[in-house]
Amino acid sequence: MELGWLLWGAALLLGLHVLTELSAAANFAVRLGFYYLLCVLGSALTAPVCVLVNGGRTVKNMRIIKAVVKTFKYFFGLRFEVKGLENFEVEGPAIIVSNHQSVLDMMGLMEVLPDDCVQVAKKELVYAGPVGLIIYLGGVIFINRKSTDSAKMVMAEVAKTMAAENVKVWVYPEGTRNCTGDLLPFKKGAFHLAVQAQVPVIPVVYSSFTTFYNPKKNLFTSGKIKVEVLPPIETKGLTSDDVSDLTDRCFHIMRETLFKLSGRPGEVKDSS
Ligand SMILES: CCCCC/C=C\C/C=C\CCCCCCCC(=O)SCCNC(=O)CCNC(=O)[C@H](O)C(C)(C)COP(=O)(O)OP(=O)(O)OC[C@H]1O[C@@H](n2cnc3c(N)ncnc32)[C@H](O)[C@@H]1OP(=O)(O)O
Ligand SMILES: CCCCCCCC/C=C\CCCCCCCC(=O)OC[C@@H](O)COP(=O)(O)O
Repeated sequence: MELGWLLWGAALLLGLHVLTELSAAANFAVRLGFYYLLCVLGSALTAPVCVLVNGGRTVKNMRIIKAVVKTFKYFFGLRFEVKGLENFEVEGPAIIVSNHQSVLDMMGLMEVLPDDCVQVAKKELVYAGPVGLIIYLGGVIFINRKSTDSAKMVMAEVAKTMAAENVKVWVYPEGTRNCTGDLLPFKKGAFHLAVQAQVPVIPVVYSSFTTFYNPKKNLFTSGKIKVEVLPPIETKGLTSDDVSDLTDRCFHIMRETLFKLSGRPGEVKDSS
Protein backbone atom coordinates (compact mmCIF):
# COMPACT_ATOMS: atom_id res chain seq x y z
CA MET A 1 0.00 0.00 0.00
CA GLU A 2 2.74 2.43 1.01
CA LEU A 3 4.77 1.49 -2.10
CA GLY A 4 1.65 2.20 -4.18
CA TRP A 5 1.40 5.75 -2.82
CA LEU A 6 5.11 6.26 -3.38
CA LEU A 7 4.81 5.19 -7.01
CA TRP A 8 1.80 7.46 -7.58
CA GLY A 9 3.72 10.37 -6.01
CA ALA A 10 6.77 9.70 -8.19
CA ALA A 11 4.57 9.43 -11.31
CA LEU A 12 2.86 12.74 -10.44
CA LEU A 13 6.19 14.51 -9.95
CA LEU A 14 7.57 13.06 -13.18
CA GLY A 15 4.41 14.08 -15.05
CA LEU A 16 4.65 17.64 -13.70
CA HIS A 17 8.32 17.80 -14.63
CA VAL A 18 7.66 16.66 -18.21
CA LEU A 19 4.76 19.14 -18.50
CA THR A 20 6.89 22.06 -17.29
CA GLU A 21 9.67 21.11 -19.72
CA LEU A 22 7.21 21.01 -22.63
CA SER A 23 5.18 24.14 -22.04
CA ALA A 24 6.05 27.63 -20.74
CA ALA A 25 2.44 28.11 -19.57
CA ALA A 26 2.57 24.87 -17.55
CA ASN A 27 5.95 25.81 -16.10
CA PHE A 28 4.60 29.19 -15.04
CA ALA A 29 1.41 27.73 -13.56
CA VAL A 30 3.26 24.99 -11.65
CA ARG A 31 5.87 27.35 -10.21
CA LEU A 32 3.36 30.04 -9.22
CA GLY A 33 0.97 27.38 -7.91
CA PHE A 34 3.78 25.97 -5.81
CA TYR A 35 4.49 29.46 -4.42
CA TYR A 36 0.81 29.82 -3.41
CA LEU A 37 0.92 26.37 -1.87
CA LEU A 38 4.01 27.28 0.16
CA CYS A 39 2.28 30.47 1.35
CA VAL A 40 -0.88 28.59 2.36
CA LEU A 41 0.90 25.66 4.03
CA GLY A 42 3.52 27.95 5.61
CA SER A 43 0.77 30.17 7.01
CA ALA A 44 -1.28 27.24 8.34
CA LEU A 45 1.75 25.82 10.16
CA THR A 46 3.13 29.16 11.35
CA ALA A 47 -0.14 30.61 12.70
CA PRO A 48 -0.36 28.26 15.73
CA VAL A 49 3.32 28.91 16.46
CA CYS A 50 2.67 32.68 16.48
CA VAL A 51 -0.27 32.25 18.84
CA LEU A 52 1.67 29.96 21.19
CA VAL A 53 4.82 32.13 21.24
CA ASN A 54 3.33 35.62 21.25
CA GLY A 55 -0.27 35.08 22.35
CA GLY A 56 -2.11 36.61 19.36
CA ARG A 57 -1.98 39.57 16.95
CA THR A 58 1.32 41.43 17.40
CA VAL A 59 4.14 42.80 15.25
CA LYS A 60 6.48 40.42 17.12
CA ASN A 61 5.02 37.60 15.01
CA MET A 62 6.69 39.18 11.96
CA ARG A 63 10.02 37.77 13.15
CA ILE A 64 8.60 34.24 12.97
CA ILE A 65 6.89 34.88 9.62
CA LYS A 66 10.12 36.39 8.26
CA ALA A 67 12.17 33.33 9.26
CA VAL A 68 9.73 31.05 7.41
CA VAL A 69 9.32 33.16 4.26
CA LYS A 70 13.10 33.71 3.94
CA THR A 71 13.44 29.99 3.09
CA PHE A 72 11.04 30.20 0.09
CA LYS A 73 13.61 31.72 -2.29
CA TYR A 74 15.62 28.48 -2.35
CA PHE A 75 12.70 26.62 -3.94
CA PHE A 76 12.69 29.04 -6.88
CA GLY A 77 16.41 29.69 -7.38
CA LEU A 78 16.02 33.35 -6.43
CA ARG A 79 18.96 35.32 -5.03
CA PHE A 80 18.88 38.70 -3.32
CA GLU A 81 21.73 41.18 -3.34
CA VAL A 82 21.00 43.76 -0.65
CA LYS A 83 22.64 47.17 -0.11
CA GLY A 84 22.01 49.93 2.42
CA LEU A 85 20.47 47.96 5.32
CA GLU A 86 22.16 50.44 7.69
CA ASN A 87 19.66 53.07 6.47
CA PHE A 88 16.95 51.32 8.51
CA GLU A 89 18.84 52.24 11.67
CA VAL A 90 16.92 55.44 12.42
CA GLU A 91 15.95 56.19 15.97
CA GLY A 92 12.24 55.57 16.44
CA PRO A 93 9.50 54.99 13.90
CA ALA A 94 9.67 55.54 10.15
CA ILE A 95 7.63 54.99 7.01
CA ILE A 96 9.20 52.60 4.54
CA VAL A 97 8.05 52.83 0.92
CA SER A 98 8.89 50.32 -1.80
CA ASN A 99 7.93 49.26 -5.31
CA HIS A 100 5.40 46.42 -5.59
CA GLN A 101 5.74 44.10 -8.59
CA SER A 102 4.07 40.82 -7.70
CA VAL A 103 2.91 38.43 -4.98
CA LEU A 104 6.54 37.24 -5.07
CA ASP A 105 7.38 40.53 -3.29
CA MET A 106 6.64 38.79 0.00
CA MET A 107 10.04 37.08 -0.36
CA GLY A 108 11.79 40.39 -1.02
CA LEU A 109 9.93 42.05 1.82
CA MET A 110 10.96 39.42 4.35
CA GLU A 111 14.55 39.43 3.06
CA VAL A 112 15.11 42.94 4.46
CA LEU A 113 12.20 43.55 6.87
CA PRO A 114 13.47 45.40 9.97
CA ASP A 115 12.20 44.41 13.42
CA ASP A 116 8.92 45.90 14.62
CA CYS A 117 7.64 46.81 11.19
CA VAL A 118 4.07 46.30 9.95
CA GLN A 119 2.73 46.67 6.43
CA VAL A 120 -0.32 48.42 5.09
CA ALA A 121 -2.46 46.00 3.05
CA LYS A 122 -5.74 46.01 1.18
CA LYS A 123 -8.48 44.68 3.48
CA GLU A 124 -9.44 41.90 1.03
CA LEU A 125 -6.26 39.99 2.01
CA VAL A 126 -7.64 39.17 5.44
CA TYR A 127 -10.08 36.78 3.73
CA ALA A 128 -7.27 34.80 1.99
CA GLY A 129 -7.66 31.77 4.25
CA PRO A 130 -4.54 30.82 6.26
CA VAL A 131 -2.57 33.60 4.52
CA GLY A 132 -5.14 36.14 5.75
CA LEU A 133 -4.82 34.71 9.24
CA ILE A 134 -1.03 34.99 9.28
CA ILE A 135 -1.18 38.55 7.91
CA TYR A 136 -3.70 39.42 10.64
CA LEU A 137 -1.51 37.81 13.33
CA GLY A 138 1.50 39.80 12.06
CA GLY A 139 -0.26 43.04 12.98
CA VAL A 140 -0.74 44.23 9.39
CA ILE A 141 -2.87 47.38 9.01
CA PHE A 142 -5.83 46.85 6.70
CA ILE A 143 -7.27 49.65 4.59
CA ASN A 144 -10.20 50.01 2.24
CA ARG A 145 -8.66 51.31 -0.98
CA LYS A 146 -12.11 52.06 -2.38
CA SER A 147 -12.83 54.61 0.35
CA THR A 148 -10.26 57.41 0.61
CA ASP A 149 -12.00 58.74 3.75
CA SER A 150 -11.89 55.43 5.58
CA ALA A 151 -8.23 54.82 4.53
CA LYS A 152 -7.35 58.36 5.70
CA MET A 153 -8.96 57.68 9.09
CA VAL A 154 -6.99 54.45 9.53
CA MET A 155 -3.76 56.22 8.51
CA ALA A 156 -4.45 59.11 10.95
CA GLU A 157 -4.90 56.58 13.77
CA VAL A 158 -1.62 54.88 12.78
CA ALA A 159 0.16 58.27 12.78
CA LYS A 160 -0.95 58.75 16.41
CA THR A 161 0.03 55.30 17.65
CA MET A 162 3.24 54.48 15.76
CA ALA A 163 5.44 56.71 17.94
CA ALA A 164 3.99 55.29 21.18
CA GLU A 165 4.46 51.72 19.95
CA ASN A 166 7.78 52.50 18.19
CA VAL A 167 6.88 50.65 15.03
CA LYS A 168 7.92 51.22 11.44
CA VAL A 169 5.20 51.08 8.78
CA TRP A 170 5.82 49.63 5.31
CA VAL A 171 3.64 51.02 2.52
CA TYR A 172 3.54 50.17 -1.18
CA PRO A 173 2.80 53.67 -2.53
CA GLU A 174 1.86 52.42 -6.02
CA GLY A 175 -1.19 50.95 -4.24
CA THR A 176 -1.27 47.85 -6.46
CA ARG A 177 1.05 45.33 -8.14
CA ASN A 178 2.90 46.56 -11.22
CA CYS A 179 5.33 44.32 -13.10
CA THR A 180 6.16 46.58 -16.05
CA GLY A 181 9.72 47.43 -15.03
CA ASP A 182 8.66 51.01 -14.22
CA LEU A 183 6.77 52.68 -11.35
CA LEU A 184 3.11 53.67 -11.29
CA PRO A 185 2.38 57.21 -10.04
CA PHE A 186 2.51 57.22 -6.23
CA LYS A 187 -0.56 57.51 -4.01
CA LYS A 188 -0.09 60.01 -1.24
CA GLY A 189 -1.19 58.07 1.89
CA ALA A 190 2.33 57.05 2.97
CA PHE A 191 3.61 60.60 2.72
CA HIS A 192 0.66 62.10 4.61
CA LEU A 193 1.32 59.50 7.29
CA ALA A 194 5.02 60.42 7.48
CA VAL A 195 4.25 64.14 7.75
CA GLN A 196 1.46 63.65 10.32
CA ALA A 197 3.76 61.50 12.48
CA GLN A 198 6.81 63.71 11.66
CA VAL A 199 8.90 60.62 10.94
CA PRO A 200 11.38 59.93 8.12
CA VAL A 201 10.54 58.15 4.89
CA ILE A 202 12.93 55.33 3.95
CA PRO A 203 12.66 54.25 0.29
CA VAL A 204 13.47 50.64 -0.62
CA VAL A 205 13.85 49.68 -4.28
CA TYR A 206 13.79 46.20 -5.83
CA SER A 207 15.22 45.73 -9.33
CA SER A 208 12.79 44.85 -12.08
CA PHE A 209 11.56 41.22 -12.08
CA THR A 210 10.88 41.29 -15.84
CA THR A 211 14.00 39.28 -16.78
CA PHE A 212 12.85 36.24 -14.77
CA TYR A 213 9.14 36.83 -13.99
CA ASN A 214 6.53 38.02 -16.45
CA PRO A 215 2.95 36.70 -16.22
CA LYS A 216 2.12 38.03 -19.70
CA LYS A 217 4.90 35.89 -21.21
CA ASN A 218 4.45 32.92 -18.83
CA LEU A 219 8.00 33.55 -17.65
CA PHE A 220 9.08 32.39 -14.19
CA THR A 221 12.67 31.21 -13.94
CA SER A 222 15.43 31.57 -11.38
CA GLY A 223 16.98 35.03 -11.07
CA LYS A 224 18.77 37.69 -9.07
CA ILE A 225 17.02 40.62 -7.39
CA LYS A 226 19.01 43.67 -6.37
CA VAL A 227 17.60 45.56 -3.38
CA GLU A 228 18.70 48.98 -2.22
CA VAL A 229 17.60 50.66 1.02
CA LEU A 230 18.03 54.39 0.42
CA PRO A 231 18.93 57.04 3.03
CA PRO A 232 16.02 58.34 5.13
CA ILE A 233 14.25 61.50 3.97
CA GLU A 234 13.42 63.72 6.94
CA THR A 235 9.94 65.21 7.34
CA LYS A 236 10.44 67.23 10.55
CA GLY A 237 8.76 70.62 10.14
CA LEU A 238 6.90 69.60 6.96
CA THR A 239 3.13 70.18 6.77
CA SER A 240 0.34 68.78 4.60
CA ASP A 241 1.21 71.49 2.04
CA ASP A 242 4.55 69.72 1.48
CA VAL A 243 3.10 66.26 0.86
CA SER A 244 2.95 66.56 -2.95
CA ASP A 245 6.59 67.66 -3.15
CA LEU A 246 7.67 64.89 -0.77
CA THR A 247 5.77 62.33 -2.87
CA ASP A 248 7.39 63.58 -6.10
CA ARG A 249 10.84 63.59 -4.53
CA CYS A 250 10.54 59.97 -3.36
CA PHE A 251 9.07 58.91 -6.68
CA HIS A 252 11.98 60.36 -8.66
CA ILE A 253 14.69 58.98 -6.36
CA MET A 254 13.08 55.54 -6.46
CA ARG A 255 12.56 55.54 -10.23
CA GLU A 256 16.15 56.51 -10.85
CA THR A 257 17.31 53.75 -8.48
CA LEU A 258 14.95 51.20 -10.09
CA PHE A 259 16.44 51.88 -13.52
CA LYS A 260 19.99 51.80 -12.14
CA LEU A 261 19.42 48.45 -10.37
CA SER A 262 17.66 47.00 -13.42
CA GLY A 263 20.55 47.83 -15.76
CA ARG A 264 18.74 50.69 -17.50
CA PRO A 265 20.61 53.76 -16.19
CA GLY A 266 19.93 57.04 -17.93
CA GLU A 267 16.43 55.99 -18.95
CA VAL A 268 14.67 58.34 -16.53
CA LYS A 269 12.44 60.42 -18.76
CA ASP A 270 9.58 62.58 -17.61
CA SER A 271 7.22 60.38 -15.58
CA SER A 272 3.46 59.72 -15.44
C1 LIG B 1 4.49 32.03 6.87
C2 LIG B 1 3.97 32.09 5.48
C3 LIG B 1 3.53 33.42 5.09
C4 LIG B 1 3.03 33.50 3.70
C5 LIG B 1 2.65 34.88 3.29
C6 LIG B 1 3.82 35.78 3.25
C7 LIG B 1 3.88 36.93 3.80
C8 LIG B 1 2.71 37.62 4.38
C9 LIG B 1 2.93 38.22 5.69
C10 LIG B 1 2.97 39.50 5.96
C11 LIG B 1 3.12 40.57 4.94
C12 LIG B 1 1.86 41.22 4.48
C13 LIG B 1 2.15 42.23 3.44
C14 LIG B 1 0.95 42.52 2.63
C15 LIG B 1 1.25 43.52 1.56
C16 LIG B 1 0.03 43.92 0.87
C17 LIG B 1 0.27 45.03 -0.08
C18 LIG B 1 -1.01 45.70 -0.52
O1 LIG B 1 -2.08 45.32 -0.18
S1 LIG B 1 -0.80 47.07 -1.56
C19 LIG B 1 -2.41 47.75 -1.57
C20 LIG B 1 -2.79 48.46 -0.33
N1 LIG B 1 -1.94 49.59 0.00
C21 LIG B 1 -2.15 50.83 -0.43
O2 LIG B 1 -3.08 51.12 -1.20
C22 LIG B 1 -1.20 51.89 0.05
C23 LIG B 1 -1.03 53.01 -0.94
N2 LIG B 1 -2.26 53.81 -1.09
C24 LIG B 1 -2.44 55.01 -0.48
O3 LIG B 1 -1.60 55.41 0.29
C25 LIG B 1 -3.66 55.83 -0.86
O4 LIG B 1 -3.29 57.18 -0.82
C26 LIG B 1 -4.90 55.62 0.06
C27 LIG B 1 -4.64 56.04 1.48
C28 LIG B 1 -5.31 54.15 0.02
C29 LIG B 1 -6.06 56.48 -0.52
O5 LIG B 1 -6.32 56.06 -1.83
P1 LIG B 1 -6.64 57.10 -3.02
O6 LIG B 1 -6.75 56.34 -4.29
O7 LIG B 1 -7.80 57.91 -2.65
O8 LIG B 1 -5.26 57.89 -3.01
P2 LIG B 1 -4.69 59.32 -3.39
O9 LIG B 1 -3.26 59.26 -2.98
O10 LIG B 1 -4.99 59.63 -4.80
O11 LIG B 1 -5.43 60.37 -2.44
C30 LIG B 1 -6.62 61.03 -2.74
C31 LIG B 1 -6.65 62.36 -1.96
O12 LIG B 1 -6.63 62.09 -0.56
C32 LIG B 1 -5.46 62.67 0.05
N3 LIG B 1 -4.98 61.76 1.07
C33 LIG B 1 -4.57 60.49 0.89
N4 LIG B 1 -4.21 59.95 2.06
C34 LIG B 1 -4.37 60.89 2.98
C35 LIG B 1 -4.14 60.94 4.38
N5 LIG B 1 -3.67 59.87 5.05
N6 LIG B 1 -4.42 62.08 5.03
C36 LIG B 1 -4.88 63.17 4.37
N7 LIG B 1 -5.13 63.18 3.03
C37 LIG B 1 -4.87 62.07 2.36
C38 LIG B 1 -4.48 62.86 -1.09
O13 LIG B 1 -3.57 63.93 -0.82
C39 LIG B 1 -5.40 63.19 -2.26
O14 LIG B 1 -5.81 64.53 -2.22
P3 LIG B 1 -5.10 65.62 -3.19
O15 LIG B 1 -5.19 65.08 -4.58
O16 LIG B 1 -5.93 66.84 -2.97
O17 LIG B 1 -3.70 65.75 -2.73
C1 LIG C 1 -11.40 30.49 2.52
C2 LIG C 1 -10.78 31.31 1.40
C3 LIG C 1 -9.53 30.66 0.94
C4 LIG C 1 -8.85 31.62 0.02
C5 LIG C 1 -7.51 31.05 -0.32
C6 LIG C 1 -6.72 32.13 -1.00
C7 LIG C 1 -5.39 31.58 -1.26
C8 LIG C 1 -4.37 32.68 -1.35
C9 LIG C 1 -3.09 31.97 -1.32
C10 LIG C 1 -1.93 32.52 -1.31
C11 LIG C 1 -1.75 33.97 -1.40
C12 LIG C 1 -0.30 34.27 -1.29
C13 LIG C 1 -0.15 35.72 -1.43
C14 LIG C 1 0.69 36.30 -0.34
C15 LIG C 1 0.28 37.71 -0.04
C16 LIG C 1 0.48 38.62 -1.21
C17 LIG C 1 0.25 40.06 -0.91
C18 LIG C 1 0.09 40.78 -2.18
O1 LIG C 1 0.96 40.90 -2.98
O2 LIG C 1 -1.15 41.29 -2.35
C19 LIG C 1 -1.44 42.04 -3.50
C20 LIG C 1 -1.81 43.43 -3.07
O3 LIG C 1 -0.71 43.98 -2.51
C21 LIG C 1 -2.24 44.32 -4.20
O4 LIG C 1 -3.26 43.72 -4.84
P1 LIG C 1 -3.65 44.11 -6.36
O5 LIG C 1 -2.41 44.09 -7.19
O6 LIG C 1 -4.25 45.47 -6.35
O7 LIG C 1 -4.63 43.05 -6.73
